[in-house]
Amino acid sequence: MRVTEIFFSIQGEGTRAGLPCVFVRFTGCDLRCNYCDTAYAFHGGTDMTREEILAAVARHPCKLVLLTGGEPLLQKELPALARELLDRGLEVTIETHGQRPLDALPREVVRIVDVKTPGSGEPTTDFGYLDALARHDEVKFVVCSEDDFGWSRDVVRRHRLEGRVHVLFSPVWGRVDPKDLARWILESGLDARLSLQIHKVIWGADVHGV
Ligand SMILES: C[S@@+](CC[C@H](N)C(=O)[O-])C[C@H]1O[C@@H](n2cnc3c(N)ncnc32)[C@H](O)[C@@H]1O
Ligand SMILES: Nc1nc2[nH]cc(C(=O)O)c2c(=O)[nH]1
Ligand code: SF4
Ligand SMILES: [Mg+2]
Repeated sequence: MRVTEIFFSIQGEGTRAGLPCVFVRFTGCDLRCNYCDTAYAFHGGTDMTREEILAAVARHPCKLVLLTGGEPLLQKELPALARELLDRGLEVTIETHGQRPLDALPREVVRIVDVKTPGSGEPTTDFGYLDALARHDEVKFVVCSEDDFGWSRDVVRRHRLEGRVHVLFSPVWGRVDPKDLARWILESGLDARLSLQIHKVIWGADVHGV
């Protein structure tokens, strides 16, 4: 498997924000979202076996793991690695753009799926996977503008996501003011969570490995 970095930090996003977490960041992505803060993971990386990844994760005193990237579902062995992490009693979460099949993942894996908005430049067009998500899964919209928020709000309603999965909105860092996103969420009346990248609040926006 091609790995950019494995690090121990505070989960900065989603319903587990604030919790200690081991991050495994895989290399390579088939999208190029115009806001991506992880372009350094598009290329390079190191080949690691699943055993080497399991050992690196085990070095940290933590039961929560996030598989991310780049796009982790480009890694053929991802489902097998997820199974082995689960079998070791770990809580396994994955951050994915949702534009690759999710069904090979073990059911216990918590899917944190980014629906890509028009503002990203790589908009999601196939929403079929949303119906297969479970209550513990998360659907996140990274919002580039008020128009993007309106588009996302309509996706939430059209697919009846409220109460079925965790719905999260996150501002593109430095492009959308969290105060505006807060207002849009409140005005919409949606049962949704404002998600900020708190790791950037703690360590700054351009630090890798946190
Ligand atoms: C780098 S991506 C890797 C996982 C997967 N490719 C995806 O897009 O979900 C991880 C997460 O970083 C967040 N992200 C990336 N760039 C961002 C930015 N400039 N502002 C806010 N969130 C950003 C998105 O929420 C994305 O889900
Ligand atoms: N601290 C921290 N939390 C995160 N949550 C999701 C991340 C990601 O890049 O997938 C991320 C990240 O890069 N750092
Ligand atoms: S899908 Fe994720 S890793 Fe790929 S460009 Fe978009 S935000 Fe970056
Ligand atoms: Mg990140």
